[in-house]
Amino acid sequence: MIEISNVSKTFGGKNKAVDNISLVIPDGEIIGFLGPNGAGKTTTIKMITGILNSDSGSIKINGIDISEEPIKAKKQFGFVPDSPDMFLRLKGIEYLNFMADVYEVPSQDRKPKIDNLAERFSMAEALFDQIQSYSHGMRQKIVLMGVLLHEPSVWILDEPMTGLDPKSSFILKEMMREHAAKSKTVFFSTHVLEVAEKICDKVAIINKGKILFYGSIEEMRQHFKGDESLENMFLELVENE
Ligand SMILES: Nc1ncnc2c1ncn2[C@@H]1O[C@H](COP(=O)(O)OP(=O)(O)OP(=O)(O)O)[C@@H](O)[C@H]1O
Repeated sequence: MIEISNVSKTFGGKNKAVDNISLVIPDGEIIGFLGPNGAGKTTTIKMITGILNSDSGSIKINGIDISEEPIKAKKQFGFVPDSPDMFLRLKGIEYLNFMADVYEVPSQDRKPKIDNLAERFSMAEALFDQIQSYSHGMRQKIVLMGVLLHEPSVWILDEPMTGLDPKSSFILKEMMREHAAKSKTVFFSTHVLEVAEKICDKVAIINKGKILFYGSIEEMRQHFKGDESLENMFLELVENE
């Protein structure tokens, strides 16, 4: 579970990127985080993951405050950032072993876990090449695999489908469903409303740093009193701001 309470972040003294938001991301559901460019999604995710400090408010992951106990809080989640361009000189397998070391995955568990993930994401052959030779989608997949290796209970994914081919995207969505079904937490940002509409139990819509809506798509339809697509409702919400 992620609990965000009255969190704000201002850049450069005047640009209020996140404006007093509160959200509870429960276990057992897939929650999508939607909003136009510059709405505050990545800033919020960076504060949840402890990359940025919030100016005010508090963020707890499985009850642990990210600013009070950062190491303990960071052990609760796996984070896939929006840019997967990291550790480019390492081979895929070296990166996975590095992640397994950092998160103390027992050595006897590593090979079966890596084999299973490599098979699911069609990455078995690429593991022995340097990450810098990978396509964007392959980089995205190796970062995802590194995160999933230690089986974090909370998944935080910033635009995870970007660059993934249809099969990998399908598998990731399937894994997100499996994870939520085990009463774990899945929170991801996306611009792809069809994906959100299909797999999210609830969506949070942010614009200009403020949460405009948080609930199920069904609740959003009741709010709009119609049978509109998520795209239409999203545009209406954001444009009427
Ligand atoms: N390091 C920074 N310094 C100054 N301003 C920033 C910084 N990071 C983000 N911002 C500003 O904060 C606001 C929110 O940006 P953020 O990256 O959180 O949006 P986003 O919803 O993730 O957008 P996108 O969908 O385009 O990725 C924007 O106005 C952005 O210019």
